[in-house]
Amino acid sequence: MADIAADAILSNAEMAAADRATIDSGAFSGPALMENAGAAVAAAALARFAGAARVHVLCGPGNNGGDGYVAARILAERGVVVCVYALKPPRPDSDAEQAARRWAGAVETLDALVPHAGDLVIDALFGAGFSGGLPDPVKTALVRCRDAGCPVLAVDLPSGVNGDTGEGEDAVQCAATVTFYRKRPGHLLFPGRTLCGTIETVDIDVRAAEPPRTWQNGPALWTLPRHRADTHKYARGAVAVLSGPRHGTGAARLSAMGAQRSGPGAATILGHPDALDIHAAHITSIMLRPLGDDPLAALQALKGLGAVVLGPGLGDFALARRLAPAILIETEAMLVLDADAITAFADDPSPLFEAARTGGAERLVLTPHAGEFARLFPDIADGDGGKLAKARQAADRSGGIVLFKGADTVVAAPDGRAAINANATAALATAGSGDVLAGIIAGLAAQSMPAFEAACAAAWLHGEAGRRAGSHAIAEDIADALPAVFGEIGG
Ligand SMILES: NC(=O)C1=CN([C@@H]2O[C@H](COP(=O)(O)OP(=O)(O)OC[C@H]3O[C@@H](n4cnc5c(N)ncnc54)[C@H](OP(=O)(O)O)[C@@H]3O)[C@@H](O)[C@H]2O)[C@@H](O)CC1
Ligand SMILES: [K+]
Repeated sequence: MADIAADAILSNAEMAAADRATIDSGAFSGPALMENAGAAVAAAALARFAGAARVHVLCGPGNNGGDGYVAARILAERGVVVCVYALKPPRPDSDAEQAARRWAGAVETLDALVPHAGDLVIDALFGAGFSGGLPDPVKTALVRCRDAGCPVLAVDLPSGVNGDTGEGEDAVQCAATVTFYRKRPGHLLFPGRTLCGTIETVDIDVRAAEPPRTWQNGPALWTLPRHRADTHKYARGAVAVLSGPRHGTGAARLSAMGAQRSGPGAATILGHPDALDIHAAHITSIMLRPLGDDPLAALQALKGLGAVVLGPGLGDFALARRLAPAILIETEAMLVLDADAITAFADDPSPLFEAARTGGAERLVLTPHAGEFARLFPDIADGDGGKLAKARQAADRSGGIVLFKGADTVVAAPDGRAAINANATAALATAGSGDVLAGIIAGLAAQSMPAFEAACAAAWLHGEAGRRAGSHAIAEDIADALPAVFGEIGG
């Protein structure tokens, strides 16, 4: 796992700790950091909204408001017409209070705000310290901004968006957001990601307090498998995919296609003979094997087996319940559990989770979408904390990697590492797309890529393949786009 600080994401609390560590180190004082932050906001306003007739700066009581007072002062010094409004005065003896004192102009209440279409609004009401719901005067002011149709530039986060979860039903759609040092999960999780508009992350000389444990997913986070020129197909690892019945074979084929295109030496579909007859009519380089009376023995007979996909189109819950723990305990293969094989454990997941712990670190990858997640982890799904926290809790409980699917897929490991994927397009929301993803994870894992990295890499490659395949792609197109994506990033 690469420790690439630039891709790190900090929670609100981690960001505050980094802020404190920077101040405690003596490198920068609180007011100096606030000056840097406010200057970055003023610079973004000048660069992106140079033609604004007036700039309305809305300031909250905390340090987010402090950044607003600094930006207001700097913009006014540059000759911009600036009006400042406050929800409440800044907290006494705070850095924000100092910043407010240096603003020489008037400060009006929020109800005096009357923005026009050619104006710019700088939203410095709440940032990393926000939780709960917006006060009514703020909601009214934000509705006025929306109705005026003028662009809004958010300081750190659109006010109302929770930096840890991305939740924020009353926030206004911003044209751009200037954040400092590192993104927060709320910049990448929906609806926060959309509400932010364009995100600019500015280095304001904050220093990391602790090593990161959350990242924005991307190639800097993992290393794709490479093979020596003199390798052979079994040394490149083999993937097995369990097939569904005769009238449900497509999902397994899509998984096998995704797996094959991710670089292992071989992919085999195992199933009942009548299902294999259907597969035989569709495929060429994927191998077919009957499952027989002893499915575990059939898997163990495969040379170089590195990963198994169990679940897409499977239809047989009893088989999933029997086979998944056995794969974890009695083979060394990685198990990618998707779709029906997740649902199969809804009533009693403990045999699966116990087997994941017995079978050794990170041998299980679970790939639930929201519905499957709620079946396997109902109490976590109903709890608070947002998608990132929920994926982490599920990984901790299951002993496996949890890839919580969606437009903002989160990958979490039992040791607390997590990545948020941000390159998915609507093209991925198509039948069979998840089957391809399960196959890519298995394809990478079969080549000895550790499970967390394999899941992260697969989510990102899948997103890129969807982008490349275009807005009207079907799942086969996503699989077909993979070799070009690998080619582009040198895999
Ligand atoms: N970290 C860094 O490196 C740097 C951070 N910087 C900046 O600091 C910002 C974080 O500042 P912050 O911690 O003061 O929090 P902020 O967002 O201003 O809000 C706190 C205030 O809001 C209030 N409040 C909260 N929820 C509420 C609700 N629902 N309804 C009503 N009120 C509510 C809360 O009230 P309380 O809970 O205390 O009663 C408190 O008064 C950060 O976003 C960035 O812009 C930069 O200056 C420099 C470097
Ligand atoms: K804000």
